[in-house]
Amino acid sequence: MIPKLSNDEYMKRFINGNRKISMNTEIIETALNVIKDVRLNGDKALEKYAEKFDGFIPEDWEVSEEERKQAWNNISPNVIDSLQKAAANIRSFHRKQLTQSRIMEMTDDIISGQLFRPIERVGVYVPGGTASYPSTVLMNAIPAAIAGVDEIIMVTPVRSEHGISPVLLVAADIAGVNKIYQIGGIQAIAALAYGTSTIPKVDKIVGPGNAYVAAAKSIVYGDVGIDMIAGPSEVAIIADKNANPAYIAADLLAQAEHDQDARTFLFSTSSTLVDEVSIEINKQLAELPRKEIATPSLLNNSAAVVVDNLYTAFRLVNQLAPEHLEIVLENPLSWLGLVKNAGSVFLGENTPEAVGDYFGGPNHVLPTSGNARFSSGLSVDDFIKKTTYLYYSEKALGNAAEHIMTIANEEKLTGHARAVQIRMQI
Ligand SMILES: NC(=O)c1ccc[n+]([C@@H]2O[C@H](COP(=O)([O-])OP(=O)(O)OC[C@H]3O[C@@H](n4cnc5c(N)ncnc54)[C@H](O)[C@@H]3O)[C@@H](O)[C@H]2O)c1
Ligand SMILES: N[C@H](CO)Cc1c[nH]c[nH+]1
Ligand SMILES: [Zn+2]
Repeated sequence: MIPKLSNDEYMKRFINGNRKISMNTEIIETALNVIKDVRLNGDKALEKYAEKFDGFIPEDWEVSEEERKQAWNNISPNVIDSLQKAAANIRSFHRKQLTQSRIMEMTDDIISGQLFRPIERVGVYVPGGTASYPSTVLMNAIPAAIAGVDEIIMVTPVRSEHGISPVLLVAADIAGVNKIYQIGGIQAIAALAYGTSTIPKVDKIVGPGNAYVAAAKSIVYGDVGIDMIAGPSEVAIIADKNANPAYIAADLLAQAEHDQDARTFLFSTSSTLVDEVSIEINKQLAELPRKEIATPSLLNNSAAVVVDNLYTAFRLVNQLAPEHLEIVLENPLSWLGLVKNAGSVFLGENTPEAVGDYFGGPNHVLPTSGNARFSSGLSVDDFIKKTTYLYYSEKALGNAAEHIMTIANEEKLTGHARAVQIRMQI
């Protein structure tokens, strides 16, 4: 089931081709029009597009306190318990990312440093078109809360009077979300970026979404901050002949069920393992309720590559820069040093990616489409601004004046030179 490709075929299809996140011109045009309309017509436009794209206009955009409270009675205590345990792990992992403002230099004449301040208001997009993701609420809002963001605003689409699923509302409470609005897609991103009468404008928008959401985020970027442009999910697995084919098949299928464009890769030194994994995939696929999503994903966007040795496997993975990498080898930690480009790494046969998706602590909002070559997964840092500061005494300025004026004059910015000279009376 998983296409077995040669090294060259794999390179041609997945590395040398255009890997840019696919937002076709039609999607970008739709996004531009909707954003323009929301900027001009605010809530009226929100109604129009909620009706058009989701087939439902809620009575109130904001979820009431009462509804949020009631949600706790509408889900099972087991679910609450699991969410709280997951949240505790995510909190503990992210708390350790917090860093303090710092002083770089402190003498009688010069003081310099960096002031760390949380972003004041953040919008969290929680996807809701095809599935509901309480885990994504935790992954986005917990780091924001730890960073000290004053106000966390969550948006997610609704399609009926049943409103937002109670499990999302409870996850939002656990994670520290302040306000929740029942709106999704391009219109939600526009509302967060520019504000409407009911939805407050935020300073940064984070969270994954489909191609419409990704297009909208890329358009509003600059007027508002964004975390990243997320493409379809990906997993790459490096395994040798000792790996359990049933586990590998299950992990590939887990990622393939996300969406028809999800990409899954297996790199192995064992051709036998690759064949066994394919047999297992067919077996397990038959039992998978979401096979209509996983099948096209596996057929069109997956590859199994048999490599001569594990070093080649790591080289290919580093070129791919996958969102997730599973290292299913003995002593997996000893191979970690070979990883250059990957969003998040899962070590050993008992750490399927699902542990990280839900529970382990690291974030599951990660760079896709090769972006792990230059960017990282969501973290507390995404919610913190770092302002530099500098103090010079008269003596310090005197010592530096000549150099500053020399460079300013080289740039023909004589005003800059004068700003120093006037203080020196040179
Ligand atoms: N990277 C992660 O951490 C992560 C986590 C969860 C989900 N995901 C991914 O996020 C994506 C979620 O996508 P989704 O569709 O389920 O939810 P979504 O909320 O991103 O998108 C649904 C919205 O898209 C808009 N839309 C749909 N068709 C449209 C059209 N023709 N024109 C204009 N707007 C339209 C609608 O407003 C709808 O509410 C999936 O690809 C999933 O794999 C990623
Ligand atoms: N694997 C997804 C990120 O690519 C995150 C997720 C949410 N729920 C399950 N999985
Ligand atoms: Zn997942």
